[in-house]
Amino acid sequence: MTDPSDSLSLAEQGSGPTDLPPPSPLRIASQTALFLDFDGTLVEIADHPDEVIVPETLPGVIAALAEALEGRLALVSGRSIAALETLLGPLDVAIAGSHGGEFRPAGTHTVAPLAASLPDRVVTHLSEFARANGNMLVEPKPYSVAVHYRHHPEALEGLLARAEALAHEEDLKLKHGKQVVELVMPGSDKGSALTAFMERPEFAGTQPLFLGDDVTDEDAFRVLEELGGHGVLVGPMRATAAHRRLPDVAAVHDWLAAALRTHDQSEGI
Ligand SMILES: O=P(O)(O)OC[C@H]1O[C@H](O[C@H]2O[C@H](CO)[C@@H](O)[C@H](O)[C@H]2O)[C@H](O)[C@@H](O)[C@@H]1O
Repeated sequence: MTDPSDSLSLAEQGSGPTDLPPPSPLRIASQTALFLDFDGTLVEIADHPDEVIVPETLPGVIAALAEALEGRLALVSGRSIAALETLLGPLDVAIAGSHGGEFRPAGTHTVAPLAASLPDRVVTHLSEFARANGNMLVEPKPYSVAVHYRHHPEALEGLLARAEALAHEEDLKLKHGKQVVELVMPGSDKGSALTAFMERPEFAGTQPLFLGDDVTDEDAFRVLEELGGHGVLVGPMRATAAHRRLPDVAAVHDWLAAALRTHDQSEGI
C-alpha cells in the first residue's frame, strides 16, 4: 500500500497536477503572518520521530523570525508541544500541537486545549494492535494518538481497519500521514488552529502564509483561502489546496534565511 501523499499524486495522473510556482521572497512586513509545520517542512523526515536531525541554527532562525515579525509567527504541528520543545528547546513563540488540539500563544506557558482529551481505551486498543503486529511505534499525544507503520507496511490494512472502527465508535477523526495513522479528537485540526491564531490581536489584519508538506496540512491550506492567505506545499507536486510550492526542506531554510538577511540589511544590522 502506498503512502497517502503518493496516492494523491497517482490519483492525479493522466495530465498530472499542474505544478505550482515558488512563493515570492518572504517579506518581513506588518501584514505578514507566518505559520510553519515541523516534520517534512523544517526538518527532514526520519525513520523514527525521535531521530529527526534538528539543524543547530533552526531554533535561532525561528526565534529571529518571530521577533522580526513581532510575534506574527506560529509553529503548527501534528506533534505535541512537549515533543516539539524537546527537539527545539524552550521557544517563546506561538505553537499549536497535536493537530490543533493544543494551542499556546507566544508569551505564555499555558496550553489551551482546542479539543477534548482522547479516551484512554483508544490508546489501549491501538497499543494492543501495534504490539501484536511487529511492535509498531505508538505515539500517544494529549489529543491524538499516532501509530507509525514505516517498518511494518504489511500491517497497514489491518491498522486502518482497526483505526476506522475506533474512529466510528468514539467519533474521532482519522488522519493518514507519512507512514503514520493517527486518531484525533474532533473539533480541531491545523485549519482551526490557524483560524484561532488569526483571531488574536497580533495576527489581526495580516495575510497568513502556511508552509507544510503532508496531507494533514491540507486542512490549513484550505482555511487559508478564506483567510486571504497562501499555502506553500513543501516537497514533490501532488493534488493540494496550496498555491505555491518549495521543493524540499533545504529550500524552506533558504527562503527563511533570505528573508532574515534582507530584514537585517534594511535595519542596518
Ligand atoms: O505536522 P508535523 O509537524 O509535520 O507532524 C506530523 C507528524 O510528524 C511526526 O511523524 C512524521 O515524522 C517522523 C519523523 O520524521 C516520521 O518518522 C513519520 O513517518 C512521519 O509521519 C510525528 O511523529 C507525528 O506525531 C506527527 O503527527
